[in-house]
Amino acid sequence: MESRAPRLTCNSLSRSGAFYDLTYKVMLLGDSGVGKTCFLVQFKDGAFLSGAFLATVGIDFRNKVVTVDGLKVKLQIWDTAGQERFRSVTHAYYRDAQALLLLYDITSKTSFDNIRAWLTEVHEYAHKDVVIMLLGNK
Ligand SMILES: Nc1nc2c(ncn2[C@@H]2O[C@H](COP(=O)(O)OP(=O)(O)OP(=O)(O)O)[C@@H](O)[C@H]2O)c(=O)[nH]1
Repeated sequence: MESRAPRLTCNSLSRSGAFYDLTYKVMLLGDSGVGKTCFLVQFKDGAFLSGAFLATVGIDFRNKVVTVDGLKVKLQIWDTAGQERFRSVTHAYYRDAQALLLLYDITSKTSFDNIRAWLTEVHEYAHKDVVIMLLGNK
């Protein structure tokens, strides 16, 4: 049987009490400091997370329900630590993700050059049909 990217279809109630028709798992990947956590907080809460830079430890997630073509879609967005020492923790989460957002910092050539290494990880650990988007942040 043909292998397909995991896709959960349901009609369920999220913990916040919101109904949704579909749920998708999305992961944010990229070097430490490119702004993954700030990007997610901005998308979820509409606010910029100011203050001192606190690197993500391991992995964390936030849910957001959006409406697409009349369907309520729950996005479960995983914010990963960009630091090398957490890499083995985050690998386990790639397999059942439907989409990966690869972030780099437009003021850091190194973070852009390292996208190649992130793609190597993606090809090793993620599903072959995963949707990948490259995002320049800051
Ligand atoms: N100017 C500017 N600064 C930003 C932006 N996004 C994030 N920053 C700053 O960049 C720093 C790192 O942001 P984070 O979102 O914590 O970075 P991260 O990619 O989650 O880092 P790790 O958790 O270590 O992987 C923080 O000091 C933020 O205030 C942006 O769009 N513009």
